[in-house]
Amino acid sequence: MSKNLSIVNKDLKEERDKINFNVEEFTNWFYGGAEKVKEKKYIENYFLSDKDLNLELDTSYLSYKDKYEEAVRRSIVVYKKLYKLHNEMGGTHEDFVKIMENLRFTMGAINPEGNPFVLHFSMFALTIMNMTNDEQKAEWLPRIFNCNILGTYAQTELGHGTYIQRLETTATYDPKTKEFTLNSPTLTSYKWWPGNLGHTVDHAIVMAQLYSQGKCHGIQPFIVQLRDSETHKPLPGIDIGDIGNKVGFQTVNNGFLGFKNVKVPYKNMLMKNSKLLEDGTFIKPKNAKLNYGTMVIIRVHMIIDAACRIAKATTIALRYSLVRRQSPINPNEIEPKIIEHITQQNKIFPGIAKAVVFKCMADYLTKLHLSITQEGNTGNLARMPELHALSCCLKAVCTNEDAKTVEVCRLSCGGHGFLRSAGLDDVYRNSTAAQTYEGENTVMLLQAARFLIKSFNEARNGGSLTEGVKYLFDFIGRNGKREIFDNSINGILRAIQAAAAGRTYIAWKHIEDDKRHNSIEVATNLAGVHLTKAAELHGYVCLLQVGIEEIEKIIRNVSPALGLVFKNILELFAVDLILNKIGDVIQHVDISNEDIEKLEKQMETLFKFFRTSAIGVVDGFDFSDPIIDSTLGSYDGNVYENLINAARKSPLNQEDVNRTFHLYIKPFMKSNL
Ligand SMILES: CCCCCCCCCC/C=C\CCCC(=O)SCCNC(=O)CCNC(=O)[C@H](O)C(C)(C)COP(=O)(O)OP(=O)(O)OC[C@H]1O[C@@H](n2cnc3c(N)ncnc32)[C@H](O)[C@@H]1OP(=O)(O)O
Ligand SMILES: Cc1cc2nc3c(=O)[nH]c(=O)nc-3n(C[C@H](O)[C@H](O)[C@H](O)COP(=O)(O)OP(=O)(O)OC[C@H]3O[C@@H](n4cnc5c(N)ncnc54)[C@H](O)[C@@H]3O)c2cc1C
Repeated sequence: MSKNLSIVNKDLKEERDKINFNVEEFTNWFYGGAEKVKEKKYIENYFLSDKDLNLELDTSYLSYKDKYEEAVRRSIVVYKKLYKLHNEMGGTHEDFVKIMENLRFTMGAINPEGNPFVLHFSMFALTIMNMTNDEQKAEWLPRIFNCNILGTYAQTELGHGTYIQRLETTATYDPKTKEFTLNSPTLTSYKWWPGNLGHTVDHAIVMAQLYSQGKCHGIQPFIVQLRDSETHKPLPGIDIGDIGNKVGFQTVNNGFLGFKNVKVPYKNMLMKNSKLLEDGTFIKPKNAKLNYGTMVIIRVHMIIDAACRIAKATTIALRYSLVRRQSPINPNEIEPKIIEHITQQNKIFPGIAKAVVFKCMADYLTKLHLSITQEGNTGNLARMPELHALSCCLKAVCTNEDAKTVEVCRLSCGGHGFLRSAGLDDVYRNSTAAQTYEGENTVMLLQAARFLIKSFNEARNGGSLTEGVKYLFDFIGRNGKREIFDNSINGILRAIQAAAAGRTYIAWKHIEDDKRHNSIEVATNLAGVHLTKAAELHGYVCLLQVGIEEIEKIIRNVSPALGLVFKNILELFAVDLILNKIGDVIQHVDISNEDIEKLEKQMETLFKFFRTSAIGVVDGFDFSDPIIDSTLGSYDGNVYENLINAARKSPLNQEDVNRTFHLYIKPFMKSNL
């Protein structure tokens, strides 16, 4: 994708002239190699250059219904092309994955308020791929990949989203007819929230309580047809619709769904994990949580999504800060680029570092997920709890940081950041949605804390610990003494580890003390605030630890100039982290006021070094103009021209005088009240 061909703003050009490393080399790292970058650019261009998409139309001005209809139309243009490209590339599964990975960015530009088919290609397809037996795969996968059927993942209900054990939808098996009957016995049992459900898809994976031989066997997944394949009318017994306007995700078509005696054939219960024999005998899976597998995959994917949203927001904020001039620092000088105000650097530079470290974490977690899944396929489920805890913890920490960072980027753009055309509002809406979907973040942190407390008990009893929590041994080994701070990257890591272990200990002690008067569950609830803090700190430990390991490897493999930039980024991330968590650190680490002042000074030095590299790094994220879709963040930096051009496109500006003048304003003005 070519950069914008207009003349680049001279302030921005001057910045780019000073970049002292190879931006392309950084881009190659970010996307996993030069070949992948080439593919990404090709795929972006292949889709975005299509005139049928009509990307000139600013959909933000459309009505709710028109937005949805346009999103469906555009998506179909894309998916038709996807299949054409897939065939041209060779038609393998790997080709499909390549295109889908690159569509992540492209779809955001095409449907900024969400994709009405996203669940089909993610949670629906993944559930069928991972939770079915061979016959079911053979029956459903071709229909899914040919889009002969379209589906979603319907789990959450009006009354229950977090506590899925208490979902109320029932699936009652009758061995005589070899059918399940699905019912929504109460209003609160209505499915509520599933993406694409309202009016788009005709099938869903439905999570329902299985009843057989008079007993409830817990929640199980079923494939259910919801709408007629010709008319798209809801099938008998199905009450379905859209849940209405939301904070964001306006074109995702989140829906509601109720069942009244809906018949589903025996073969539609997903049978890879739990099994139901035809006579109604239920066979338990090796681990009941295997049915939660799709959520784990998506949580792992959400880390790279968070990294990319931060990368996009910081690209906009930084480019704007390099062309916007405001408020002389010395009264007699010209107004500087706003980036010269050190508080502006403090708003943006740590965010850029987070995007890089989160990307390292996403790569690490993807590999870990693959290896633990492969072990699972051979029947070894030992590491499932570790993966669950880690994916919950990082999903929460990364999406919380993501929403915070995107909002800081918006604020860093002053008033113009509040314009839709600045491009930060959809990023923010998507970030904040991610804090809730796929597990509300407090709940995710509490799941991670459960693992930490178990590990802490294990460590106290001299048991063995998984690699990521071995730092609990160090805490126990210090026997109440505080960790001594040293101002190196590893010293910062040890300090955050000490804070995480210390907070885990406080939570553990809180539970132990309360257990004397309360049940373990009540005691755990009372320790909830400490538990979430411990889990959050553990998430930062993981990020810094993986960041250090991955960036050390990167530095060994890139040019010295880029290596220095990575070193700078890692230090920025680490020093920003410890300064933000200083309250927790002081509680558990022997750190002096002088040490803290030194860290603050170090941050200023890091800013100074990063000042010249920052633009190269955000350019290296390589968001083309149609993808960044921002008046403030375009490659050419011509923000004022972009702003006025965007304003002129407002529907209100298409006529000199709006009809409300004659209808209301003029009569009002003439009425003398
Ligand atoms: C390939 C392309 C991908 C592209 C990606 C595109 C992204 C798509 C974006 C689409 C946009 C939006 C989609 C949104 C979809 C949704 O939101 S779907 C609905 C998601 N819902 C949730 O996340 C619900 C959250 N709740 C839960 O997960 C569970 O209820 C919870 C884990 C909180 C508790 O489960 P319980 O069954 O009640 O468990 P407990 O009794 O508390 O026991 C906990 C023990 O269970 C272990 N556990 C739990 N889960 C797992 C797991 N998955 N794996 C392994 N182990 C698990 C846990 O460790 C505890 O063990 P212990 O008892 O401590 O030993
Ligand atoms: C944009 C969006 C898209 C979605 N897409 C889908 C989809 O495609 N399919 C689908 O099935 N679902 C979907 N969901 C639903 C989503 O997964 C749930 O909303 C989410 O899991 C939270 O559940 P809840 O709404 O029941 O929140 P609740 O659990 O009711 O949370 C409310 C409050 O209670 C607190 N709380 C709840 N339980 C605990 C606890 N154990 N300890 C401490 N605090 C607790 C929470 O922290 C929160 O503050 C989507 C949601 C959104 C916002």
